[in-house]
Amino acid sequence: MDIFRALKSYYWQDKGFLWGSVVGLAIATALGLVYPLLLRTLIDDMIIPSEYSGVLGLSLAAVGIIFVKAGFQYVHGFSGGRLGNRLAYRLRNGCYEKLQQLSFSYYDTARTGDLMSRLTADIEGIRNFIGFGFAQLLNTAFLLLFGFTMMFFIDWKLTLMILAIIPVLGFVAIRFEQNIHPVFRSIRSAVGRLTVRVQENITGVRTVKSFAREPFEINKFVKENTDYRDNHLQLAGVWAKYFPMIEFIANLSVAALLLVGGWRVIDNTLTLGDLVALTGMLGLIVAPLWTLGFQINNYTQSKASGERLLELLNQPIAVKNNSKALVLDNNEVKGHIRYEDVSFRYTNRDDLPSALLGFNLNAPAGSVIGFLGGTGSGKSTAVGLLLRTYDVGEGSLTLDGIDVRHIELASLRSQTAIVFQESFLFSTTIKENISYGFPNATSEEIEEAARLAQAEGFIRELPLGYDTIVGERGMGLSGGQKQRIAIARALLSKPKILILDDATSALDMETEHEIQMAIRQVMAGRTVFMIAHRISTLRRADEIVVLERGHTIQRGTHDKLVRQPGLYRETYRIQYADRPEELDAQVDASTKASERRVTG
Ligand SMILES: Nc1ncnc2c1ncn2[C@@H]1O[C@H](COP(=O)(O)OP(=O)(O)OP(=O)(O)O)[C@@H](O)[C@H]1O
Repeated sequence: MDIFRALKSYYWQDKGFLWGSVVGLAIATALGLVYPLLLRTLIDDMIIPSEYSGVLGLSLAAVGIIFVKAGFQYVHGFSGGRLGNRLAYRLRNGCYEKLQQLSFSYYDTARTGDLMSRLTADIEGIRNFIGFGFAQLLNTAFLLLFGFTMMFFIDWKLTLMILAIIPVLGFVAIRFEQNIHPVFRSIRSAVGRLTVRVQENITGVRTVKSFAREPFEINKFVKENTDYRDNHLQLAGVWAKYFPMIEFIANLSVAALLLVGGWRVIDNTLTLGDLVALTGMLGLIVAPLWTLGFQINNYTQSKASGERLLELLNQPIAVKNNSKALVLDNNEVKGHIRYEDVSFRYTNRDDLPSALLGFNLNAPAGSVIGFLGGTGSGKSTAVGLLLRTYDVGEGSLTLDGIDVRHIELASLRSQTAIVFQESFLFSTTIKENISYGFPNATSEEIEEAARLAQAEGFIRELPLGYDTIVGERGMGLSGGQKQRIAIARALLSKPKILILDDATSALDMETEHEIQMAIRQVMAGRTVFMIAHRISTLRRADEIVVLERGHTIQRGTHDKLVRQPGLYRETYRIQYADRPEELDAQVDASTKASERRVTG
């Protein structure tokens, strides 16, 4: 019940419906128990003494009870439906909001399929239980309470005899619950894994097909599917054991009542009407006991679902606003960025050394900073810290002298725009994709951004132009076209700080050059961080930082770095090997002379 207490904030505001559902069902149940009493009156007071004058009144009373009972059943159904659906609605919103708040670090290990199944199947489990299952469990409890009380007043000795069986039933039910709960938990996570398989396979279908790994993928799926099937077989095994047991015990009580009760009727210590009423009531009580298994099943299933939802809802948020977070004034932000002795290690990768070590950088407002380095050298980590994708471990990182950890997240991120190497497009129009970060942009502004990102030409050629739907359910675009839309998206908001994380890698040199020119124009006086593997992308930067395994190994302008032996010049030589005249013009003669002295 702790799980449902923890979820109280999602349904307690509808406690009126909760009570409506519970009270409606309690009254309908109690009214149902009146039938055997009417039958007793019919037999003992009318049929046996042949007094038929009251039969009409009795029949009318029975019809009246049917109507009232139906009314209360309606109240139960209506309230339960409202309660369950409102709860599911709030839970879905709550989980989705939580997913928006969770930091980048959560998504490093989260699996899409698993999250999807939490937001669908698990919420459905909770909706069923809180809306109906809970009231049905209570119904069983009411039936036991009201039924045995009435039976007690008819004949307490027979009632006590039957009551002795109830603890046995209770014991079996509790054992069942204990056995079935872990099975349900593994079924839930097996569903999650199965969904992950399907989702990953569909997302990565191109890779799967191009490597002809379909059989491997099928094997992986079959393994998960087998696991899922085995879990269900285990479930069926528990059911198969439990059902006959509970039915046997329940029928035993009816048989005992008929045997001892029948004996007493023959003995004249019990009226026939009493025996019929007792049997009728016991039948009413035993019927839901047979479904107690289903009800407990429903309860455990929703408990397992509740656990998974609470795990998501209670997930700590790694990067969040502190209590005195500063909201930046748009007009005041200059874009001066300073890293001082910044070190950072990914907490989920303790096996790796720090991704960034003692990193220093002073980027005055309006400067263009380039980053070069091998894969995994820490470039993305360095720029990501600025957006607070993660918070810096040691050292400080400031924007206009303010530690970024003290700046409100949304306010900080609204000053920056980032273009990743992998551009993500939403399943909507090109227009909406470009204006994603700036929804109020006019068509002219959107088109201007597209022009600057060199995207205008190919967009115009599409059948519906800016209204063409792209993304998962839309037109396929090339990698370079997607990158240009992502660049347009970033340029549209005219951010104070622009981060290009290998954002032009899919473009040809000429297009890249034109985009660079446009960026210079839009970003004049604004700060630009540019990660690239091409020297041509970086050469005009005010400062270029060369990273290796998290360490800064070189820094300076292009002109300075091509004169120094090191990774930058090596990269330059490799990339310009087919244009030696350019290489020679760049590399200072004196450096060459000194090198000759050293080597020669
Ligand atoms: N989200 C993450 N969780 C754990 N480790 C990470 C994560 N992102 C990066 N790393 C690790 O941190 C180190 C630096 O990675 P980073 O992405 O900053 O390198 P990079 O220079 O940008 O590489 P690339 O040029 O390939 O994009 C690498 O060892 C990488 O494996």
